[in-house]
Amino acid sequence: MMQATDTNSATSSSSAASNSFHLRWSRLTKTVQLANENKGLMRGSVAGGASSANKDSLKESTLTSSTKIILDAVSGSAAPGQVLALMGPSGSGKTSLLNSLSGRTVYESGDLSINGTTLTPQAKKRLLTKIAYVKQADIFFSHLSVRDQLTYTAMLRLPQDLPTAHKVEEVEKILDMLRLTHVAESPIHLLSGGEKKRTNIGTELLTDPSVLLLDEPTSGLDSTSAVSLLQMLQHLAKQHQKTVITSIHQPSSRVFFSFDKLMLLAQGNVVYFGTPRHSLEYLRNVNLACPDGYNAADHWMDILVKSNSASSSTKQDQTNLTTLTEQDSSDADVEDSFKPSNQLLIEAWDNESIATQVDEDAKKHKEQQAALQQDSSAVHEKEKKFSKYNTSWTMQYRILVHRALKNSRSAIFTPINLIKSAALGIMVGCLYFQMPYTEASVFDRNSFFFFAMTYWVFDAMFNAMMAFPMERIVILKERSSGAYHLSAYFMAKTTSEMPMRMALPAIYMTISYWMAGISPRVDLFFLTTLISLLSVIAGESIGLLIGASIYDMETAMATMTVMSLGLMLFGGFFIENVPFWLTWGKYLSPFKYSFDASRQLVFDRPVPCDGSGQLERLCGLSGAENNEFASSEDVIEALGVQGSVLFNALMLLVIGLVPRFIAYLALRAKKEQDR
Ligand SMILES: Nc1ncnc2c1ncn2[C@@H]1O[C@H](COP(=O)(O)OP(=O)(O)OP(=O)(O)O)[C@@H](O)[C@H]1O
Repeated sequence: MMQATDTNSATSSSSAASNSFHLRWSRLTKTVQLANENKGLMRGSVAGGASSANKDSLKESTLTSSTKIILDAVSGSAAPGQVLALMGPSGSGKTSLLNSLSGRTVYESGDLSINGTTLTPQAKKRLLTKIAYVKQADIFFSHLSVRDQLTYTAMLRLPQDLPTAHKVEEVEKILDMLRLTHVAESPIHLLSGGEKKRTNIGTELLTDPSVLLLDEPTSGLDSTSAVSLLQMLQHLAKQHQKTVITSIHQPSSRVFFSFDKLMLLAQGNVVYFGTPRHSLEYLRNVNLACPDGYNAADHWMDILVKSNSASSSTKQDQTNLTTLTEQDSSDADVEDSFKPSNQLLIEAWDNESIATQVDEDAKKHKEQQAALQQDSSAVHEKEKKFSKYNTSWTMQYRILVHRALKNSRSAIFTPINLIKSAALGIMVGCLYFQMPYTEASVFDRNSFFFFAMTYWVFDAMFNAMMAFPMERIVILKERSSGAYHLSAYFMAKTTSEMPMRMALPAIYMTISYWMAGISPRVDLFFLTTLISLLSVIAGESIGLLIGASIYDMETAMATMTVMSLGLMLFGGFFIENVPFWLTWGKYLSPFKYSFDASRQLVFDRPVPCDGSGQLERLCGLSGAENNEFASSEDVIEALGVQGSVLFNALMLLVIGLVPRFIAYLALRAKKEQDR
């Protein structure tokens, strides 16, 4: 009755030597825990008028979570040189199956093997670079051009000893093959949906994967583009012996029959696995024949999405199916006749015999592989020398610095950021315009730096926290395919963005410092600007930590607000009498260090008393008959400044590094998310 999985022994035996991967999976099962829906408002409003029995059941339902099976013992295989299409209604488990096959997500039970060898976590790590996965969402640094995106990928993921000219040639080939040459210089965010999708596919193809998994690559494409994309995939499979698995929604009849294999899913279960042509025979066997002239794919979808509620129009189908599946059971299962057609198709499919066959094929394949490998000590040597990465740490660092420079130039050095810095500088410059260096303006000078330093810490904190989640997604995706070391990325990000990040406070300080007449000393200008840069690095580091460890934007935002305001209050701003058991808090505050460092710098000489009474304790009441000057040490002490410039600058550096390192650890611990 069913189409058997075939072990193409010719392909199999050559696959050890070549890079062909025969993927097999048997009884793959994946479940998710769903939080109970009856929460919050519903619980309160219903419980108010409920009977005690109802209350009990309600209590039970609110306290338990349910388990949903999203893949139910799914078995099948995909051979090199073939395109396997996954079809099924929305929510049937196509993406979940692709996620599991990609090795990037866990499943509870079942076996996944490549060329007969079951994938252990160790082997998975090793083979991930050979399994490319094009997800539904396009994940890029969208400010980069298509050519940049492909070139950086080629540089990072093609073997380091390949000449650069060869890598560039590969990029050109991909651009040409995917018809992207005319948009090669366009930033990705300006591309059409189809062009983005092709860029995504190109990025994966560049690494010459053995298995290419694609999640609905044709969604959002017009039918001509969809057909040409699928033809390209078929060409890839046939000409380069790639194993291609793609999910697809509703292909045209021509496309449907062009697939080598078809796997149909319904509610996480397989309902058919075999050739498209044989699927029609199968449907005829179960009395659900596709009407003449009707698109077979549409027909399959029609019967798979049918549910009880829609069953009135499908009575005939159900009766037919019931006749087939329950032929001998007479009237024992009357209720089956009310089952939806997809349920009956699930039951009609002999899942276990496919699973057994897949296991047997895998075993045979493994034996063949073992025989081949016995003769080939070179293979073992190659295995031993295997590294997950194709490039060295330093090479990755250099390429990532280059990419981050290009990306941050467009992301940080935007006209709006430049205008914002200049406008703030002018505004502050006007307000504090040409302050005299006397007793009267000591507190204004103090507040000038309070504003400057707190602003740059806040700005960096929130900018990093908001911008990083997008970057985090790209990094996790690239890392999941073994593109680079996380440490290389972090070092590259920190060093490359520094000049860009420095430029903005430098613009602000240049304008406001000279307009406000802070000091005629140029070295002081550079030193205070340097402190503002260190503040930016410290703030960015805290923002990165929140962005890397909290995935939910709302929670991240709330945490950041509490944290930033807390650090500010702990820093001793606005409150003089901090309880003794909370005084340690000030040592965590980047606000305090940047403010203290800049005030140490700026009150560099005695402050002339002018009778204004601002420094009453140091100058005397009227000033005239008292001191002429207040020494800079006294002023600094009166303002409550603590620590030397060097100490405060070093502490800013520590805050710039420690949370960044924790963010690195947090990111290391995270895996690319399913959804
Ligand atoms: N992490 C998860 N938590 C809760 N439910 C999940 C999770 N992952 C998948 N599901 C559920 O599992 C089912 C299968 O989802 P999946 O994305 O695999 O379907 P699909 O066939 O790819 O759908 P579509 O064609 O709409 O993309 C859906 O009902 C989905 O809501």
